[in-house]
Amino acid sequence: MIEVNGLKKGFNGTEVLKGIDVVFEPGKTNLIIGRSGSGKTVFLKSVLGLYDIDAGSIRYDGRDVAELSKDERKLLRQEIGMVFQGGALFDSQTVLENVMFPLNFFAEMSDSEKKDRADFCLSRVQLENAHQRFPAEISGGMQKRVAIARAIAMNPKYLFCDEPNSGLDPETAIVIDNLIQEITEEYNITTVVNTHDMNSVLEIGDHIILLKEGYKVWEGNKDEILHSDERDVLDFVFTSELFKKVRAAQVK
Ligand SMILES: Nc1ncnc2c1ncn2[C@@H]1O[C@H](COP(=O)(O)OP(=O)(O)OP(=O)(O)O)[C@@H](O)[C@H]1O
Repeated sequence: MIEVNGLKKGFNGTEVLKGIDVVFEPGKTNLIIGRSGSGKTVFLKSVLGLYDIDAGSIRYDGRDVAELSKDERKLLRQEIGMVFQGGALFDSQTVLENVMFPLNFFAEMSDSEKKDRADFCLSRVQLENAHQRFPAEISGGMQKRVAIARAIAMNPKYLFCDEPNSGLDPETAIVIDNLIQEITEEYNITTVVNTHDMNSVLEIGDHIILLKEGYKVWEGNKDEILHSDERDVLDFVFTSELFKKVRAAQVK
C-alpha cells in the first residue's frame, strides 16, 4: 500500500501539485489520468522519490520516504519495478540481458538462478522465443513486454508505469493493459499507471484518480467513471463522440 498525504510540489515558486491525498492498495491497478500539464508526471516522480517534495508525506507500507536513511531508500528502490515510456530498454543488450540487468545489479543469486528468474519473467509475458534478439529487432508491443518482464524480475511490491501504451496500436495496447492488471493481481503488487488512454481507463481502472491543475478532482473505479455526472469527469473523459456513446449505452 502507498499512502500519499497532502503532497505539494512546485518549481521556481510555481506550485504544480497543490495538496494531493490518495491511497493506492495492493492488487489494484491504480490509474492517474488528467490533461497534459495537469501534473501526472510530477506526481509519479514525486511518489517515486525522484523529486524532493515541498510538503506532505509518502508512505510505502508505513515507511515514510522522507524519514528513510540512504540504505533504507536503496532497499525500497529494490522493491519497486518501473516501466518507462518507450520501454527504455538497453539497445546494445539482448532481451535476456535486459531482463537480467536488475538481477545483476541487485540480486544475490548465482548466474544460473538469475537466468532461471529471467526465463520465468519472459515466459510470464509470453516471450519465450526472443531471448537472444535485440530491442531493435522486435516490435513495440514486444519491447513493452520485455520492459514488464524486467520490471517484475526483482519480484516488486510496487510497480510504476508511465504511459505504458504510448505508440502501440489499440489491440496491442489492450494486451499490455491486461498483462499489467493480471500481474498486479497475481503477485498482489501496488501498481500505479500514468495514462492518456481512455480504453485503459475503462478496461483496467480498478482505482482512478483524475488530476486537474495540480488537484485531485475525482477518484473512483471504471464503473463509477462511466456513471459520473461530475463536470470534471464529463469534460475530461467524455469529450469524444465515441466515449459519449459508450456512456449513453451504459447509463440507462
Ligand atoms: N522539472 C520541472 N521544472 C519546472 N517545471 C516543471 C518541471 N516538470 C514539470 N513542470 C511543470 O509542471 C506542470 C505539470 O507537468 P507534468 O509533466 O507533470 O504534466 P503531465 O500531466 O504529466 O503532462 P503530459 O500528459 O503532457 O505528460 C507543467 O506545467 C510543467 O511545465
